[in-house]
Amino acid sequence: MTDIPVRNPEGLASFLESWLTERAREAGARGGIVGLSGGVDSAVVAALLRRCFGRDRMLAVLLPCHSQPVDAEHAMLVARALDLPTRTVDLGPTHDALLASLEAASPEPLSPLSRANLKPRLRMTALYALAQTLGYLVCGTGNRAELAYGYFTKHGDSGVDLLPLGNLLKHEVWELARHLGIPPEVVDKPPTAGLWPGQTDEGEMGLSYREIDTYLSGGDVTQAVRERIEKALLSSEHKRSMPPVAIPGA
Ligand SMILES: Nc1ncnc2c1ncn2[C@@H]1O[C@H](COP(=O)(O)OP(=O)(O)OC[C@H]2O[C@@H]([n+]3cccc(C(=O)O)c3)[C@H](O)[C@@H]2O)[C@@H](O)[C@H]1O
Ligand SMILES: Nc1ncnc2c1ncn2[C@@H]1O[C@H](COP(=O)(O)OP(=O)(O)OP(=O)(O)O)[C@@H](O)[C@H]1O
Ligand SMILES: [Mg+2]
Repeated sequence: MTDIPVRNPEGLASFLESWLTERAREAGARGGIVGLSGGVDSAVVAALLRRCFGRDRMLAVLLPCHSQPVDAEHAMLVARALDLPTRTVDLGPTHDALLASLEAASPEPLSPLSRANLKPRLRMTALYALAQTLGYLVCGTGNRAELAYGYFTKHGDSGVDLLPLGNLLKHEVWELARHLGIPPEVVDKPPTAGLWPGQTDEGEMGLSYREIDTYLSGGDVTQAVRERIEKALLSSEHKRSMPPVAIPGA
C-alpha cells in the first residue's frame, strides 16, 4: 500500500484502452508498436496495446544496444506472460559503426552523455521504420514523473506518437502493472534507463519516485526536494514543446 493517491487500476486500464483505440482511429492506423525493455513502463504499454488491438495488430520490439542480458530475459518474461508478438533488432553493430564515424569526425571526444543518448535515438529510428511499414503508431512509455522532470532523451525515447502513461504517476504505473499481470521480477526492480552499467533513475535524478510523485500529487516534500523538482521542470521545458520559431519583424 502507498500513501500516494493512486487511481483505480481497472478504471485506468479501460480508459486507456478506449483512448488508444480512438487515437488509432483518428490517425487511420492499424495498431501500435512499443520498444520492450524489460522494465515496467514498457511492459504496461505493451499490455495495454495487447488488450486494445489484440495480438495481430501490435508489436513489442526488443532493441538491445550493448544491453545487460537480464533486460531481454525480463522482456521475454513479460511477452510470455501476456502472449505478446515480439521481434528483436540488435542495435549493437549499428551503434558501434555510428560511434566510430562520429569519433572520427568530432572536433572533441564525444561526451559520455551524448554517447549514452545515441541508444534511445537509434531505438526511435528503428521503431519508426517498423511502425510506418506496418501502419502502426509508435507508443511511448514516459510517465508523468519522467515527463515533468525531463528524464528522457529529446527525440529519443520521447520521439513517439502517443504517450498513454503521460498523466500517470510512477506509483500508478506500478499498481497498473500488478493489475495487468506483469511478472513481479519486472514490477519490483529499480527503474533504469539502462544506458550505462549501474545506472538507476533515482540515483541519476538524485530524487526518489516517492518524492516526485508526492510533489506532483500535491503532498508534502522538503524545501530541498521541491526546489530540485521545480528547477528540473523549468530547465526541461524545451523538451516538452516545439522548437521556438523565429518570426522576422515580430
Ligand atoms: N533551453 C534549451 N532550448 C532548446 N534546446 C535545448 C535547451 N537546453 C538544452 N537543449 C538541447 O537539449 C539537449 C539536451 O537534452 P537531451 O539530449 O535529452 O540530453 P539530456 O537531458 O542531457 O540527457 C537525457 C537524460 O535522460 C535520461 N534518460 C534518457 C533516456 C531514457 C531514460 C529512461 O528513463 O529510460 C532516461 C538520461 O539518463 C539523461 O539523464 C542539448 O544537447 C541541446 O541540444
Ligand atoms: N533494450 C530495449 N529494448 C527495447 N526498448 C527499449 C530498450 N531500452 C529502452 N527501451 C525503450 O525506452 C523506453 C524508456 O525506458 P524506461 O527505462 O523509461 O522505461 P522502462 O524500462 O519500460 O521502465 P523503467 O523506467 O521502470 O525502467 C522503454 O520503455 C522502451 O520503450
Ligand atoms: Mg528501463
